[in-house]
Amino acid sequence: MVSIKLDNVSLVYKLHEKLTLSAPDRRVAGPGGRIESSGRKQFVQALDGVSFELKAGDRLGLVGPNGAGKTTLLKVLYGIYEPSGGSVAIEGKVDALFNINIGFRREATGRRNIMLRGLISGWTEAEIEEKMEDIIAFSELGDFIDLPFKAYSQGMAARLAFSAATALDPEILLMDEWIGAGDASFQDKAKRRMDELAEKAGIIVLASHSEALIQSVCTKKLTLKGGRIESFTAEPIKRAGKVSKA
Ligand SMILES: Nc1ncnc2c1ncn2[C@@H]1O[C@H](COP(=O)(O)OP(=O)(O)OP(=O)(O)O)[C@@H](O)[C@H]1O
Repeated sequence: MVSIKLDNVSLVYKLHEKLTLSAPDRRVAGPGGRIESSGRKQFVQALDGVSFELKAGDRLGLVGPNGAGKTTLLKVLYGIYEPSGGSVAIEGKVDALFNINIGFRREATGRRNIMLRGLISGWTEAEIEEKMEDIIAFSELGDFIDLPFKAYSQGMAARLAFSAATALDPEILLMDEWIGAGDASFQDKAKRRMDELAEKAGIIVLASHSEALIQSVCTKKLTLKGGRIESFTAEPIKRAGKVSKA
């Protein structure tokens, strides 16, 4: 059964050189986590006491101001960072679309990049080959699929990344603000696919500054501020542009 459970998770970034922008006593509160120091080292407390649970079919919108900890939380869920404290328990195969350019080789064609990405996500060559034509068709990249990735626009890169990541049936899909790069027709298509994915009892976590996007894609909302949970709407939020049952 697909699930995510975080219990009192904290994440501290360690910086080895002291920041020189301002002396600690003159530092003013701004966006982001807490800056702390010890000797020559400085730390940013990016997540602090974060606990929540998600189950199959949940679509969580992750919101909060710049530096609130949204991307850090996605990276903890993806396993890029070990939490500094607390525990993370995840059941299910996770795929992520944070920065659409990450994980793509600039010199390789779109087709080759689909293969490489699939292999990194743990799929076999045969499994990827089987899905290849569907992925290409969904992306609508046409002949561009055989051109190097560096020749793609941002929106084309988003199409490739989204098509590849979702065609391989991830059970848990983590996403950042990538969707804005796709044009309106692709965004509609992408939303429909996310609905299908959630209906297959997957989990989606989408970090965004767009309230409209969160409203149309998500069923729950977690608001972070300074690395802490400000609110967690555990009851389904009202979805605008509803495509299917939550
Ligand atoms: N590699 C890093 N090293 C040190 N501090 C970092 C690093 N990455 C992020 N931070 C700090 O962690 C805090 C949370 O950053 P994060 O990128 O998770 O925020 P966010 O909510 O995604 O912000 P935004 O909306 O601006 O993308 C911020 O205070 C940021 O300065």
